[in-house]
Amino acid sequence: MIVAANFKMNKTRKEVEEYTKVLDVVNFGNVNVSVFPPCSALISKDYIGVQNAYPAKNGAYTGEIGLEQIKEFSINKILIGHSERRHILKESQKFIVEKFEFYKNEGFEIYYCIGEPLEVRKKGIDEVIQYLKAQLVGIDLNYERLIIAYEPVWAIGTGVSASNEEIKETHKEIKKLANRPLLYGGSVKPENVKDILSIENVDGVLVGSASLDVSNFIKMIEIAKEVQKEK
Ligand SMILES: O=C[C@H](O)COP(=O)(O)O
Repeated sequence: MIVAANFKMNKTRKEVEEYTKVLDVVNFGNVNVSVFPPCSALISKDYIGVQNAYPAKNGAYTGEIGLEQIKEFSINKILIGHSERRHILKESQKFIVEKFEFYKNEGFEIYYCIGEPLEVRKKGIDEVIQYLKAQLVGIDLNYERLIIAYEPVWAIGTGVSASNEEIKETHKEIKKLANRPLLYGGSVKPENVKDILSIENVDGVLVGSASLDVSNFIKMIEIAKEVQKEK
């Protein structure tokens, strides 16, 4: 079971340090925990990853960080393909694949995000799967350190997660495309995490807003520990 926190563009270095101080005394048990702070607040810890990075060791890429900056913190996990980078920052599938290949070749654990917008969801599951398939083009689905996160765009940050039925049906189809650990993301919170984690083919959650409060995040880890025992 995986429980991951994506802070997005939230928290200062001081706040991340305070957060991890609290998190460090928690027994994660059999839960695999990851935390993705902004790049200005990276720290050297096993569970810390980067939200984004340029596919190069270093170079003339203004505003970016690359392998050299990440390695300074001994970090070896990365989020790639998040919908906010696809839609707001206009990252193409081609560029996403470049990042994937580069960090795969460096042996990183890759949290690879896919998810459809509302207009696609409204057309039904077949359209959703076609859309998600296109987001997997060029990705080595046999990479052993690949974790996929299904995050419907319309459920991200809205407070309304996909229904349990929608998650169940979509995860079943994604698993047919890629037999990798599969997380759900989109308005996950302590109140709904037990139900979501209990769904077949859900191997964990990627949490945004509700992870910003460390006590909420710890609650979700504790719930995941319980669900893991029952599953
Ligand atoms: O990476 C996390 C997702 O975008 C989910 O964000 P959210 O939990 O705020 O909906």
